[in-house]
Amino acid sequence: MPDNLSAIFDTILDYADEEAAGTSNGQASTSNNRKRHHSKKHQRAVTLLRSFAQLNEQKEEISFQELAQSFIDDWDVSNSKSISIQQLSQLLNLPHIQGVLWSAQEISAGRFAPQLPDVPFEVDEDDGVAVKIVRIVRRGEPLGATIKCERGKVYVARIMANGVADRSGCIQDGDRVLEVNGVTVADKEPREIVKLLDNCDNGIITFKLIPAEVNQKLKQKKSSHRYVRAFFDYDPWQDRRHPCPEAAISFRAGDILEILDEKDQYWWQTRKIGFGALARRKESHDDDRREDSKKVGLVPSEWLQCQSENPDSFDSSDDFQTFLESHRERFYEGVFRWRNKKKRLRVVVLLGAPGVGRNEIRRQFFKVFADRFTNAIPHTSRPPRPNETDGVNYYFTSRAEMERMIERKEMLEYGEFRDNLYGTALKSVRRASEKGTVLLTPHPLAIENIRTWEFAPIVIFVQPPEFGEFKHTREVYRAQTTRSHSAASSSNISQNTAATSARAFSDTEIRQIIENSAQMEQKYRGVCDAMIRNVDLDTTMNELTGLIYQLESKPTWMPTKWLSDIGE
Ligand SMILES: Nc1ncnc2c1ncn2[C@@H]1O[C@H](COP(=O)(O)OP(=O)(O)OP(=O)(O)O)[C@@H](O)[C@H]1O
Repeated sequence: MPDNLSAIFDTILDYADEEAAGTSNGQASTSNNRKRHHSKKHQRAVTLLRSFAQLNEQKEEISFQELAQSFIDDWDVSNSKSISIQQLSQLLNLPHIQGVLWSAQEISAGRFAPQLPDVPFEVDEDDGVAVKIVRIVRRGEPLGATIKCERGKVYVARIMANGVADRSGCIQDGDRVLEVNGVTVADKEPREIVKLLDNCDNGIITFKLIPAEVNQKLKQKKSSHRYVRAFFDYDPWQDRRHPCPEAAISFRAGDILEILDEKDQYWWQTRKIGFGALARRKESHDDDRREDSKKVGLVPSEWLQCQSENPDSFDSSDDFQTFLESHRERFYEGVFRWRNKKKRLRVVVLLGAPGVGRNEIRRQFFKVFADRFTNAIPHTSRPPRPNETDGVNYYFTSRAEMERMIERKEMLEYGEFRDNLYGTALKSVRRASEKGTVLLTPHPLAIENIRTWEFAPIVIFVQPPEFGEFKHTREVYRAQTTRSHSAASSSNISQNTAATSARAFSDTEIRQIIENSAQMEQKYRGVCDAMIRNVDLDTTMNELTGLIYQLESKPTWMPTKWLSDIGE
């Protein structure tokens, strides 16, 4: 890193130090009050950034871009008031600074491009045809381009965003390939050409190309950059429409995808960020997963998905456009990263197959964190029992009134049991939200009623453990609760206050729960923000508490359609 750049960082950080110590208005600071004012997170960021600024002292390889992203996230979460930190955050986000960070990382890792031999001076035999000779060095990375063969001629079909070919800036869609490493490609099969590309010496590929005529309109059309959440699973090897599965990526419902290029109506160039609301770019330090998160691949566009589902049912393209509008966000949902700066409470929703333990978890939360988590009191049309109080056990309401509420879509969910209506009203969720974090375990079909900015729900899918663990943990818990239940009974504690024994499960029931859970996960994974496996209750409680904390405080992916309501 050039000395003057590290000096700039150093100066900014010194200002940030002073601001953190409350001396930005020019007062002198003492080292003691500096220390006092420093948050741990801030100190860590400063230390790491200083180590970045002194690049020449680095022994091990560091991804500076990841580091910079983690500072930005940390500062966002801590909502730093420091102007220097805010400026630094903006600075680190600039594309050219990101470029410098990337280069610094490559250079510090000693990844220099090898010396390229001189480009040979050639005159093409085909008189009057302009050719270009392009040399590309790819170090273990795929070329990032696909080819197509048309009537014996070979063309560059697509350049993948951020791939080696794209970064070279020398090859473009539509270029006609004449030679690869001195071998003529005309009349060759695509797999023979792929072989030629693989057999390059020292990662250097030389192309002889006839440049495509540049379509100015296309060139001007900017590549998009946006994020979506997928609502379906995708395996390119099972997709017969895919022109080149090798140049694709697979994903599952609930994965966040970064769309880098959607100029092609059928295939989007996409990178996978990860699953759920907390998915983060290049988060992993595991090499394989890092590679995976870097790979750009072609996935079907929303248009292609819609068209494939209804291939013949449209007479005109206008009809199809109308259909497309009505199916918008059916396959992909636009998302953005939202920072909960105002620390607003979000409704927590536990989804899961019956028997997996959602209600037990909810009971435990109300018991252990009684001052934080609240329940939305349900409505019923049945008359109160002697020990029941209106507004405590239920809101006792007439059947006619409940029917009106259903009709006016004021219910989150409802059902009928022994000729009486039961259900949870949206206004009860609103009322409960004033007291704390509402924890709900609704039927999955009710999710769409609550998936709005007003409730900004955190949806967590509760998975069962595998068969053996399910059986063991449930038996242990049942034995425990049975013991405390009989102890309470024999010491004359009323049956109402005594713990009730947990239920027993047969092997068939356990298998059924595991199977139902897999089916339900498949169907609703797309709307889930996170997953948790309910093995033993203590671990589940600990993990879930941590997960909810993260989902409330860290930046999370939210539907862009909520943006208009946010107004923050
Ligand atoms: N982690 C766990 N370890 C041991 N037992 C558990 C655990 N989670 C739940 N249980 C027990 O499993 C049984 C079923 O749990 P629970 O009633 O909460 O399931 P549910 O998912 O709410 O299903 P349903 O909708 O059928 O009530 C209960 O007896 C509960 O005590």
